[in-house]
This record gives sequence, structure tokens and C-alpha cells, in this order.
Amino acid sequence: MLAKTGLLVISNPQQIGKVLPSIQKHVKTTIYIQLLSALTEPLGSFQPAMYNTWPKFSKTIYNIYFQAAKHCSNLDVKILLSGLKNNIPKIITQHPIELVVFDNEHSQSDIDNFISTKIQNITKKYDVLTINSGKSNTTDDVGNNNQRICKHAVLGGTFDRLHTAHKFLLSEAALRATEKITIGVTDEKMIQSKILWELIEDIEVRVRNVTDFLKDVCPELECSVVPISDPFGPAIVDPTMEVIVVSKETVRGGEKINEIRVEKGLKPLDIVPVELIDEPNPHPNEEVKISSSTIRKRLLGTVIHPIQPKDGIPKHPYVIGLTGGIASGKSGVTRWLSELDVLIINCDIVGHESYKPGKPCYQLIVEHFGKAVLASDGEINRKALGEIVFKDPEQMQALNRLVWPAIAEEVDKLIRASDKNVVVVEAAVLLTAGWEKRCHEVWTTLVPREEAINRLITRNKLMEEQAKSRIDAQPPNTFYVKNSNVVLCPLWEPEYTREQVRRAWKLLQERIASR
Ligand SMILES: CC(=O)SCCNC(=O)CCNC(=O)[C@H](O)C(C)(C)COP(=O)(O)OP(=O)(O)OC[C@H]1O[C@@H](n2cnc3c(N)ncnc32)[C@H](O)[C@@H]1OP(=O)(O)O
Repeated sequence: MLAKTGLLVISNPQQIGKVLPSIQKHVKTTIYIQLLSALTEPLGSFQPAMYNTWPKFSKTIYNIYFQAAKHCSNLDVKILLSGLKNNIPKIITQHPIELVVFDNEHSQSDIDNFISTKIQNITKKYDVLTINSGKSNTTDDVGNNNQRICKHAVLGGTFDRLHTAHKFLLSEAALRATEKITIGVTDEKMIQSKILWELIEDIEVRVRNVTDFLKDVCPELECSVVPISDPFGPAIVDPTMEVIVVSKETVRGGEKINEIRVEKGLKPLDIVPVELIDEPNPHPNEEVKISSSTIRKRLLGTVIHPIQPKDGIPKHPYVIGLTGGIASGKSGVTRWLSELDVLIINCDIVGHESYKPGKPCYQLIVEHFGKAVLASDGEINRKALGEIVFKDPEQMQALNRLVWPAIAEEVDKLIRASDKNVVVVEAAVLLTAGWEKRCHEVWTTLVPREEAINRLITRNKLMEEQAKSRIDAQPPNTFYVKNSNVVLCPLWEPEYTREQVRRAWKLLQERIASR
């Protein structure tokens, strides 16, 4: 049976790479890791960690997280630190343990004794497993070069989708602090230059995840997790802070904090840079280190908001509403979708058809906007009409009221007549029109605002100001993301968009098959 939460008790951390690949066959969500040498008897041979020597565990912790990223990236891995810092009588975890795994043979009585005396939060019915990692090696733990211990350590970051590199950074700070750590978490203002920032978790979620992690791995430490709206946060004002933990890439940020502290008459912080953790299987388009932006990129094409069943629409065909801001690459996505077995309905084209002479909306538009929107051949001059409505929201609403019912009717007709299993309805303002109710799920495209502006300037030959005002007249990307099930980002080379579309399509087929 797959346990939700497991505890892996290791006596041989250097062989962890042999144990972790098997763990995911037995554990579904969380695996706590306890270094046996950090425990008092039974089983553990605890030599109380000397004050000032805790950072020596840093290398071991790095290696375990490194191997975890490689072998069980789908699990929430947490290395418990309490035992390393204090003589702990019991292993305390927030989640109840359903499976205890040892990396070495122990007698049944030792195991029973260990479980009954050492693990506080364990389910009534639990399993025990031994995954023998081979000959035990001694730990030649060299740790971080900087062995500084302090009362109060600080660090900062975005901490989106807490990953192994974040966990290592937080653990390094927790190992060094005897009393307190403060963690600054960037708020919405600070994240907007990041790749796919619209997919970054809400600040409340990020703060909660950091807090929960630290509560789990080092419950005795006082932890203050605070939102920050500049790169410095409390680190430039708090005299009690002594050490700042940074990644190798952000040492400059630590130095800047120290410059400001010195200007303010505060003692500079001891800067402790930690190693980055490599991404085990980077795509050519991804960073070589483990990073939240890679995780966000991998979300493209997957379901990011659960799909709620919709009443009132036929089960067949399965309708996808494809939307996205102006110049966000909807047509790039439909180009790749058209390689698949799908009917694509482009509502812009349906709209254009609806006001051809003799069609239902022609007369309505002429009556409302006057002859100024007619071309010399008597057709509606869309450029002229666009110039009126794109700069005047009231006129845009008027045009929408005139043409949306006709477009909706025609789209319904096309869906009913289709012999395909999947129909994609591409509509720029699908969500504003409330047409998500007509679709089984909603997909959105997005590109950064600057990219959309550039595309409007080069593709639509708009002046920069015109491009900006068109974009600003529409809801922001965050609105589309919030109201969509799947997000696609055609920002990079076309082949990468195609990959996203293929992933979305494959997962869609699985969803449809499981209905
Ligand atoms: C619910 C729906 O989404 S239906 C599809 C969208 N159509 C409508 O809402 C009908 C009203 N719009 C129109 O009649 C035309 O777009 C006009 C007359 C305003 C402009 O026509 P054209 O100059 O030919 O431009 P076109 O129709 O290609 O639209 C230009 C861009 O504005 C978007 N757009 C169209 N209508 C709207 C609208 N009501 N609100 C915001 N954006 C819109 C288009 O999707 C297109 O986006 P893209 O550049 O990312 O492809």
C-alpha cells in the first residue's frame, strides 16, 4: 500500500542515492528524513552535537536534497534538523507517519523499541520497510566553509512552489540560528519581472509553506516569516540579526544590505553563501539549477485550476474555450492545435462574417456607428470601427452587444455540426462575454506585457501609445490565469509552444477518457 507520509531513518547518508529511488514506490506525498546518528539510543548513537558545530551537517543535508531532487522530485522531502541541534527525545512531525523505512538491517526488537519510544506522531496501523543501502560509510562531513553560529539568522526570497533548493537554503539558516530565523518573502510588487510571474503562488500560500516547512524540520526555533516589498526587508533595520544566508547568485544582495546597515550604524551581517542544486533533467529551454521558473514553465499545458463539471452543456463534443489578451499568441497556439484532430472556431472570423453586407449585424452596426464605418465598397471598414471602439469602452460595449449574440449563435451551430470529439472556440473576450459557461474548460495564452506591446507595434503597425492603451483596455494577465484551467505561453521559439500544446492535448485526452 502507498503511504501518504513516511519516515526514512538513515544511518548511511552517503548511500542515500541508493534508497531514494525506491521510496516513491512506497510513499505518495511526504517523506521525512531523520539522520540516525543524531538520535539518542535506541538505534541511534547520539553524540550531542557541539554548540558551534551544527553547520558541519550542511554538506550532508545538501547531498540528501540533491539526491532527492534527482530521485523523488514528486515527493515533499524534509530532513529533520532538531536531532542535529538538540538531544531530542522524540521525532515530532506535523503529519502522522504511516511507514517507517530503515536503510540498514535492525533486529525486530530494536525496531519496535525505536518506533514506540522515538516517533511521536505515528498512525495506529503502520508499516515498516528496510531498503538496505549497503556497507555503512562514516560521514566525512566537511560542511560549509563558514561555520558561523548565531542567535538570529535572516534570509529572503520568493519561495514559489517550495523546492529542494529552497529547503536547503532554509535548513542552512535553521542550522546556524540558536534562537530565531527571519525570512522575508517577496510580495506581488517584487515578483513582476520574473518569468511567468502570473503563475507564482499567492503570498499567503508562500508564507504558509515556508512556515510549515520550518515548523516541521526545526520546531523549537522561533520563526518569523514576513512579506517584503523591497530587496532588503527587515535585514537593514534589525540590530539583532547576525547572519544572512544567500544563494551563490545573490551574494551581491547580501553585500548591499550590509552597505545600508553600515550607513545606518548597524553591524554588518556575516554572509553565508550556499550552493545551488542542479536541475536533474533540464530541457534546453530551462535553467541548469533547480528553480521555481522551471517549475512554472513545466506547468504550462497542465491543469492549474481544477475543472468543474458544467451543467447545461452537451457532453459531446468536448469544448475548450481558448482565450488570452490581445497579441498573446492565440493564433500561434491554434496553429499547433490544428495539427491535431480538432475543430477550431475562430470567433474573430465568425464576428467579421456576421457583419458582411446582408448578414444579421451589418444593418445594426451601420445604424449605431453611422456611415463613417463603411468602406467605399459598402462593407464595414473594420479598421475604422476598431479605431472607434478600441479607444472608447462604451462604444466597444455597444459593438459587443450588437455582435456577440450573432457570434454565439453561429458558434453553437458549428459545434453542433462538428463530427470531432474536441472543439476549440478561440475567443479574445470569452471571459468578459461569460462564454466560459459554454465550454467544458478554459485555456488561456499569455505573454509578458512588453512582449504584447512589441507584437502590436511590429505586427499591427501600432504606435507604442496605441499598443499600450489597447492592452490597458483589457483585463491583466492575472485575470486570465485566475479564470482558466490551463495556461500556455507562446513566448519562446515555436517548437516550445508546440511542446506545450502537445502536453496539453495528451493530458486532455486522459481527462476525456476518464470521464
Ligand atoms: C466573445 C468573443 O471573444 S468574440 C471574438 C471577438 N470579437 C468581438 O468581440 C466582436 C467585436 N470586435 C470586432 O468586431 C473587431 O474585432 C473590430 C471591428 C473591433 C476590429 O476588427 P479588426 O481590426 O479586424 O481586428 P480583429 O478582429 O482581428 O481584432 C484585433 C484584436 O482585438 C481582439 N478583439 C476583438 N474583439 C475584441 C473585443 N470586443 N474586446 C477586446 N479585444 C477584442 C481580437 O481578438 C484581436 O486580438 P489579437 O490581435 O490577439 O488576435
